[in-house]
Formats: sequence, C-alpha cells, structure tokens
Amino acid sequence: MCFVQKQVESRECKERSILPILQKAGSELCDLLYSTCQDLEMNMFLRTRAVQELYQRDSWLYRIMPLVCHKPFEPLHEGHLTHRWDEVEPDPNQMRWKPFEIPKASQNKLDFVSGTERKPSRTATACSFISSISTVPQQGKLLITTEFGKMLVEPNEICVIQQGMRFSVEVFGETRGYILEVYGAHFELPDLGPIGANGLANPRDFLVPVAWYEDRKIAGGYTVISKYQGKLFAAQQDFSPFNVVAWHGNYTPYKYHLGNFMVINSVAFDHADPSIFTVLTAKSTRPGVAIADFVIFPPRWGVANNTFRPPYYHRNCMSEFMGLIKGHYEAKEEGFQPGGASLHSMMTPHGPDADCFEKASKAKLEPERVAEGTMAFMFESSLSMAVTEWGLKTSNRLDKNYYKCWEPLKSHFNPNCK
Ligand SMILES: O=C(O)Cc1cc(O)ccc1O
Ligand SMILES: [Fe+2]
Repeated sequence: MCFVQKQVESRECKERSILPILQKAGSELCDLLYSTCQDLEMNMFLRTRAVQELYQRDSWLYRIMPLVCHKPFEPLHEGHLTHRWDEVEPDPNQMRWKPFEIPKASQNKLDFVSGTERKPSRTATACSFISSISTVPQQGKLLITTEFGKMLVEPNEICVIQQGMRFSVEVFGETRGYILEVYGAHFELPDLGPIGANGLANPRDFLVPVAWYEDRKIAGGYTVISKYQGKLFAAQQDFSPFNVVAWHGNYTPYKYHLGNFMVINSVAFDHADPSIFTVLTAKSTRPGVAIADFVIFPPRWGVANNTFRPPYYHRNCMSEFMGLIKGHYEAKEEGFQPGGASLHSMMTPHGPDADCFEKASKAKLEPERVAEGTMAFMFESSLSMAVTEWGLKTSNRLDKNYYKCWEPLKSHFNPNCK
C-alpha cells in the first residue's frame, strides 16, 4: 500500500495502510485519512471547547478496496484553472465583475473542475485537492458525493471539503458559485473572545454526512483528478473511490446554512469591523492574522445612532474579494449583481458608491432592516490576490467602468457648519 506525505508548514497529511487496526476492526481492507493539526485545530463537530483541545483531527475510513489500486497519474489539461500567478501584471485597481456567464452545455456534459466541456468517456470523476476548499453555490444546487457521504448544498448554504478528501459534484441545470481554496490551514470557528459561549456560527449548526458507498463497476472506469503542486493530474481506476462503508473521526467535510448565523453588531453607535460577521477563519501562524476569513453580510437590524450606517470608506491591510448570492448589497444597489464579484486589494481605497453615500447621509437614523432577502459575502485574506488572465480578459466580465461609481462624490466640507 502506498504512503504519501507532504509537509505543509507545521501540518502533515498522509494516507497509509493500517494493518493492525484493520485486523482489530475485522474489516477486509481499509484506508486511513489522517491529518495531525496540533496548532491549527478545528474540530467543529465536537461539542465542547475542552474536548476540542484534547484531540487532533483525524478520521478512519473502512473501504471495500484501498485507493492504492489505480493506474499512474497523468498530467491533465487545466481548463480555466491556473497555477501560474504571474501570467498577468499585478493590478491594484478596484475591480468588479458582471455576473459570470454559465457555459452553455451542448450534447456533452460540463465538468466541475474545468467548467468546460468534458469528454463523454469520463464516466465518473472524483477530485482531491491538497488544500481545504469552501464552496458557495449561488445558483442551482450541488449534490456533492464525498468519501464520507453525500451533501446536498443549496444557495445560502456553504460546504467545506478538506485537504485530501475525494469528492464529485452533480448539478441539476445551470449552476454557478464561488470557491475558495486555502493552502496550509484548515477552516475553524473564530475565537469568540468577549462574545463568550455562543454567537456567530454555532457548532450545532454544522452538518456532517453519514457514510454512503457504491460497489459497482462501470464501463470506462473511474477517473480521479488530483491537484498536486498546483497542477492537475488524472488517474484511472476500476472501482468507485466512494467505497467507504463506515467511518469515524473528526476530520470530515461539512456544510452550514448561512441563515443560522447569529448576527452580532453595533447596538449603540459606530460601525463594527465586518470581521464581526466571520463565519469561518483559516488562521495563519501570526496571531490575529487570517490566511482567509469567510465573512457574510446577512439580513439584520441597523440601529446605530450618529453613525453612517453603510460601509465606511476605507483601506484595508486585507484583500477583500466579495460575491453576492442573492439580492442587493447595501453599499452598491446597482452594478454589483448576484453571480458577480468585486476585488478590493490590500490598501486599495473603496466604499459605497455615490448614490448610497448621498442617500445614507440624509437618512433618518431609526431602526431599520438591513440586507433583507439578500446575502453578500467576502473572502478576506491577509495575502495579496493575483487575478488570472481568464478573470481579467478571457471571461469578458470585468466592469471597466467600475471606478466611475465614485466620480459623482463631492465635498460636503463646511468649516462653519454647526
Ligand atoms: O468593502 C466592503 O464593502 C466590505 C465592508 C463592509 C463594511 O461594513 C465595513 C468594511 C468593509 O470592508
Ligand atoms: Fe472593504
């Protein structure tokens, strides 16, 4: 059986044969998906913080056949994915994209990995990445089969598939969404600090699949796509990778409905940093600095007095990539649409468009519902984000007039104003 090991910072992830346990479990063959993450703990599904600190994250998977039986991995054409972050020149400007177009399927089906047409011979595909990915469907639902079981993920839900987990995605018609892939850290709940025992995303609302397996041969076999050192590889095997009859452990995929988020915000005056809306964070090794935060702007009450309530104008040491699942975003009623995106890179100034500024400056400050029926989100990172050639050019969705939304802003400064 194979033994694969890749060192990522202080983390280690390996798959190995487990003969002693295998005998103990009385199972014929099983694989172990094992990840020690002493300093990057998540353990979202353990009920208490005390328990959380006691355990590393790992799972035992009991398989019909071990994954080691496959043909050699061959390099795979990457489609729109890229691992070349210098293919275009850096661009510090504010960027906004119109809703990304959903590629039209002809007779052939479209592939989740490339978003392009896939060969009909590829009868089943499973992916496995060297990092955690967080999936945010915006239109259409995803039926995600993982080695741990199945998850139906609908818009306003998110799911996280962790490093090394094999999965495949089924869609039911036109489907679009956002994916964040994080290297070198796992997502975890943010520390609640003075918030105390409960609030924001509560552990009880995270759902984990139950074991599901298939034991069948199909014509053409199964293709497993793996991302390795930034590149895609594919291998053939004649049995389904979803052959786990039982599992236990705490290293699992999971999903979460954003409607369960317990929103905390200013109830007196001033505008809280949107980090107060953090659902999940992937910490860096620097305390308080995230590789990635997943932040939402959920429906809530706005009650702050003597306060400009929409987002303030600001520059941020983090890069902010935003998407819209449904509705409107309060700082930009027009222009930022569901299925579109914006990127405000680190220290690039941004804030509400001129319309929003004028309206909010004159608004009577009474309690009001904010963002009703909407869901915007932000992937926020302490790292700089490079935009791909596809994002800047090929997709043809970049809104070249974005900067104009701030041009009508005028000075209201009046030193004599009381
Ligand atoms: O830029 C944005 O729209 C996101 C955002 C919202 C907010 O209320 C405060 C800061 C911030 O970055
Ligand atoms: Fe911002």
